Amino acid sequence: MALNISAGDHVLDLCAAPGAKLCMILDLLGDSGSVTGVDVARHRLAACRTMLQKYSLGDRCRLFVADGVTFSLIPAGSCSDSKPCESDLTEKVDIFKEWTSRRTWKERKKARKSGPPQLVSRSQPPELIYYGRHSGVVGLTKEDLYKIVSDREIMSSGYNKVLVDAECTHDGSVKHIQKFEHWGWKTLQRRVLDAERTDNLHVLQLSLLTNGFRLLKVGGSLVYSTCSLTVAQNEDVIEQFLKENASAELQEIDAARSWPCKGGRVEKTWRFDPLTSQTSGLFVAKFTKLAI
Ligand SMILES: C[S@@+](CC[C@H](N)C(=O)[O-])C[C@H]1O[C@@H](n2cnc3c(N)ncnc32)[C@H](O)[C@@H]1O
Repeated sequence: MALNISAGDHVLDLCAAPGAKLCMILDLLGDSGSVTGVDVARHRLAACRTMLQKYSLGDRCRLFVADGVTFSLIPAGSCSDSKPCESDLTEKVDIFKEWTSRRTWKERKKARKSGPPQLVSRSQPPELIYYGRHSGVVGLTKEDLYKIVSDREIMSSGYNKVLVDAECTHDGSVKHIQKFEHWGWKTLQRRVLDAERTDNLHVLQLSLLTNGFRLLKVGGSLVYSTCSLTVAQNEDVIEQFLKENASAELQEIDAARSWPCKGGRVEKTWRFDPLTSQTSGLFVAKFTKLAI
């Protein structure tokens, strides 16, 4: 809702898995535009793919296992010279055809059981694990799809909307805490409170926000959100980001006027908490990219 999705938007969801918001965006988008979902955790993004297929929502979506800090691909087909012309299509044999799963469900289930969940490294190229028929991928060559464009070109060919629903400590997520009944309370330390992980989270959050903003076209909107209540992962991150990015401007979230939430420490940012909103804790900020 904060992103104000409109018909024809090309949307980037930089921390997409397991995909609740991605599915909602696809639903709002209807039969135009596209959604690119990126996540560093293969097993979580695979769950997102399953959901897209189960609910037949993935027609305009493509999913990449990749590090959102370095992901650099613009919407498929939006670069002026990246779409092959008709005569090219007949000659090229390595074009993407309609997506089919190369592995059976049984094989994928076996692979899931075979080892601990893997995260991709920053230097690994993005791995396309799903694309829908109208995602812009069908008909492209690998070269077209993986073409890296300059920051200048991104200004006009980047995404209209970007969501950075960043990795965080989840301390605001009451529902998440309840999951420890199932996971075992002994795992709370490792999953939520591990100092090594939490100490560096704000660096990751700022890097994800910075890269998401880089991939936004001029005039587009980016929403940064977390399910943490800490200032360090919310207001501090966006203040640092604004200091480093002169073309970023905080935007009003019109819908927030009717939301049961309260303003954050920084004007135009919003906080939800169990007392005020009777929801889990959540922080939302919206930026636009100025042409400077
Ligand atoms: C709060 S969850 C996203 C929830 C998702 N937006 C939804 O609505 O279902 C944060 C996600 O960020 C992913 N993540 C962590 N580090 C990342 C990175 N460097 N690049 C991309 N994704 C990352 C995690 O794997 C996790 O799935």
